[in-house]
Amino acid sequence: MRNKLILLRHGQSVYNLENRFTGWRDVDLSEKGIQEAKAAAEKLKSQKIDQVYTSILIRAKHTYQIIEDIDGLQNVPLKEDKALNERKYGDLEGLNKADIAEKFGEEQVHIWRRSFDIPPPNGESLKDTYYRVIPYFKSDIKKDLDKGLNILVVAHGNSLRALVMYLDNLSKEEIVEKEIATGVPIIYDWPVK
Ligand SMILES: O=C(O)[C@@H](CO)OP(=O)(O)O
Repeated sequence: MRNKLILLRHGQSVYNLENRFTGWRDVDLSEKGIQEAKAAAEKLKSQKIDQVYTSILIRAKHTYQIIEDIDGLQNVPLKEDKALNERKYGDLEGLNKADIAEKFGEEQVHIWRRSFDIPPPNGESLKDTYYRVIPYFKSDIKKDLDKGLNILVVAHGNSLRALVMYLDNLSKEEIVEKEIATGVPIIYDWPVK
C-alpha cells in the first residue's frame, strides 16, 4: 500500500466570511470555519498520520488544533513553516473583493486572484508563491513522503494551488480554473503518478 499525502485548506476564516482579501493578514476561523475543521477531523479519522505540516498563520494552525484534539494526534510531530503561508495579497489585503471588482473590473480582479504570473499590487503572484512552496516541499515534505510517512499539510487556497499545480503537473492555463475548498481533504497516494 502506498503512503498518503493529505492536503487541507483551513476552514472558513473571518475574512473569507466577510469577502475580504486575506493574504498574510493573520485572521482566525469563523464559526463556520470551526465547524468545517471539525468535519475535516471526522473525515480524517480513518487515516493514519505520521507527520503534520502547517503554515504559521492562525487559521491553518487553529484548523489543525481542532483536528489534533478530535483525532487524538497529540503525539504526531508537527512542523510549522512560513513557506506554506498564503500568497501575499499586498495592497489588496483587508479590502472587500466585490468593492475591488467594482473599482477595477471583474476581469482584472480575476487576473490578480487566479493568474499564474501577474501579481496584485505589492503582492505575490502565484508564481512567487510557487517558488517558495515547492522548494520547501522538496526539502522537507517530500523527504518524509519518500521515507514512507503519511503526511497531512494544512495550508491555504493559493499555497495549496501552487502545490497541486506541481503535483498534478498543471499548466499555467489549467491552474487558473483550480479552486480549493475550505476544510475538504485532498488525498494523494505517494508517489503521485
Ligand atoms: O483572500 C485570500 O487570501 C485568498 C484565500 O482566501 O483569496 P482568493 O480566493 O481571492 O485567492
